[in-house]
Amino acid sequence: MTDEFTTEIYYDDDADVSTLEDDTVAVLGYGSQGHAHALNLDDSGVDVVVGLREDSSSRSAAEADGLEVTTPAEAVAQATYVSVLVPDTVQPAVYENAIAPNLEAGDTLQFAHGLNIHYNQITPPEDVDVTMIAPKSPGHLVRRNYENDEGTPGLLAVYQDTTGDAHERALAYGKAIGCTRAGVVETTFREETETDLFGEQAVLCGGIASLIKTGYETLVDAGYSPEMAYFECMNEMKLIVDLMYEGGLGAMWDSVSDTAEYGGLTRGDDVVDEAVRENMEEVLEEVQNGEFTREWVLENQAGRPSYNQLREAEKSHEIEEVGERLRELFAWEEAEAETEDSEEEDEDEDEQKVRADD
Ligand SMILES: NC(=O)C1=CN([C@@H]2O[C@H](COP(=O)(O)OP(=O)(O)OC[C@H]3O[C@@H](n4cnc5c(N)ncnc54)[C@H](OP(=O)(O)O)[C@@H]3O)[C@@H](O)[C@H]2O)C=CC1
Ligand SMILES: CC[C@](O)(C(C)=O)C(=O)O
Ligand SMILES: [Mg+2]
Ligand SMILES: [Mg+2]
Repeated sequence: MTDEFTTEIYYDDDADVSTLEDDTVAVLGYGSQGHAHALNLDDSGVDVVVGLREDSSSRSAAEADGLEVTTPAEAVAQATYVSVLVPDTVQPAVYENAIAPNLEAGDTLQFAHGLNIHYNQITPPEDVDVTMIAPKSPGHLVRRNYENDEGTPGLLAVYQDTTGDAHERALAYGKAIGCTRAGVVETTFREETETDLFGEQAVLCGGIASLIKTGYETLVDAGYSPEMAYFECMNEMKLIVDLMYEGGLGAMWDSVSDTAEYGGLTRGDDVVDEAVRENMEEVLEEVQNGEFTREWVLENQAGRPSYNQLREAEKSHEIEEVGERLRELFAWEEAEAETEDSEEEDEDEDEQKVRADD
């Protein structure tokens, strides 16, 4: 265990958004990350143009948000800084068709995840900077945090620095989207890509979803009601994870009962046992040796047959149907929304009153 962090962490004082004052940033894609980066950059005073295909379903949203929208090729041609925020699977084609023909020497190619660079799906020319600012969060929170004057932790990596300014420019980008408010950790494309893929597969998305479903199924198969199983294995998960997020595992253990703490400490490792560790090691190996990425590229080339089938199976799992019905009955969610509505109405009334008084 190290008692000192070996990585550099950068904050607002280490970055200067004005580094990008002569740049136009092309944000390609207006999905989860794209909308957040584009709006945060725009609010930070950076010149932004959004690149979307002609028939894009996101076009109206970006235009309604007051942003300039053009095609990806045109956006790259206008820009000096290109932020690639279309899905990983379409990035190689967008790169070939829209980015590469319009990149100029000295431009920056910016990613939020290193997959296509690390696994050689995109090979940029030597005369551009290639950097990464990867928020460690879903895009919608990157935007929400920014609007609430809060930050989103992020990672910074420089793959190629031809201008000599790649690092400084990436930091400026990180500041403009709100990441340096929380802290930006220095890493490499390899480390970001492999840890991100492992994390989402084994723990954050795949691992947790399987843990929840298996817990739910174990209770229901033993004759307990689906409602009880849902509350116990899915709903309360958020409340427990919130405690971990705020204060680590310690905050969670402190907050739960001694009975839960003893039961968890004695039984947790029986559930996630050495066999699970070995499975995790296998998942990591497939990430490291490129097997997962090869499989994912081929799956896309074949029109995503397994992906579509697995998605449907996940959607039709009983826990989803039970959860949907139960969430509709969550009286406190409605009550919260009603309180917010009535607060807004009160504010509107107060505002109108002030205007009338004027
Ligand atoms: N989702 C997340 O929170 C995170 C994502 N990342 C990374 O960020 C990057 C973007 O991911 P994410 O935000 O999830 O992406 P999304 O799936 O949300 O991107 C959708 C956007 O891309 C556009 N798009 C899709 N296909 C094309 C195409 N062929 N040509 C042009 N535009 C296209 C869509 O427009 P249209 O309406 O035309 O389909 C839409 O605007 C990835 O590298 C991902 O790994 C990193 C951290 C977290
Ligand atoms: C955890 C999933 C993620 O890596 C993310 C939101 O960080 C992603 O690829 O969406
Ligand atoms: Mg991630
Ligand atoms: Mg990811």
